[in-house]
Amino acid sequence: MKDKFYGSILQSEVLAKYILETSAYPREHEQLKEIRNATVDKYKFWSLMNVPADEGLFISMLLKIMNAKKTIEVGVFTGYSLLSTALALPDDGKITAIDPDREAYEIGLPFIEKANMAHKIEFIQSDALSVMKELLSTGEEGTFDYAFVDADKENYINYHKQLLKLVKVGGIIAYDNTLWSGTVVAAEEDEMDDFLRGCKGHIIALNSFLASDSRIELAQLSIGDGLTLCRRLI
Ligand SMILES: C[S@@+](CC[C@H](N)C(=O)[O-])C[C@H]1O[C@@H](n2cnc3c(N)ncnc32)[C@H](O)[C@@H]1O
Repeated sequence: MKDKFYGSILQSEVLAKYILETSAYPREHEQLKEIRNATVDKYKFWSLMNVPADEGLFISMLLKIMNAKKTIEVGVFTGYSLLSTALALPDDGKITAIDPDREAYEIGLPFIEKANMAHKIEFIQSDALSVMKELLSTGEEGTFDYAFVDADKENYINYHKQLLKLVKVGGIIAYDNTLWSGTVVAAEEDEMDDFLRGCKGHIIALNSFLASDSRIELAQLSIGDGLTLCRRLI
């Protein structure tokens, strides 16, 4: 697995490195760098789960353009996309961050605190679907500006159904990993690593589902591992 290049949909490793080293790393916030390094130290290969620095910068800019204030994050891990989001929100901004695994979040939390961003985050250690249902039952319908989904791929379509109610009309739902290391078009499953083969079908199903969903405007970006933006229309 180590010889292969994951975390970017670009099939040219040198080009992906060029983007990171030329424009993303020089602009990466100090505490995002610290989260990235701490994640590599702790999780080695699986540090690829952090969104890459160029995607983090894109998310931050998108949120500022949108004037987003209230967001929901599904799949926190060590908090790279979470801190990218927090840094882009105004001081009274709020993120509902959901992940059943608190141990990974604890790795990133000291850096989130050092960046003075912890007050914007409510971390909920739970399964996202139950939290979404709870939020809807407490009247949070149409109150979120933005949702970022980077979690269990088999539930993305279930999350979509709930998030279309939680996110306001005109708001954005972003799904990460929608090109799944390019495997969405790979025929040779035998040569694929297990973790890729396992979720390939879910990602393909999600992409087809979103493409035919008339309730959203859609843009699939080939940044990171593929990022799909859905803007709620109705
Ligand atoms: C790819 S990582 C998230 C990476 C993170 N967005 C970042 O940039 O650092 C996926 C995360 O989804 C979480 N996850 C898995 N099942 C979940 C569920 N049912 N609800 C919420 N999060 C879940 C995992 O615990 C893991 O931390």
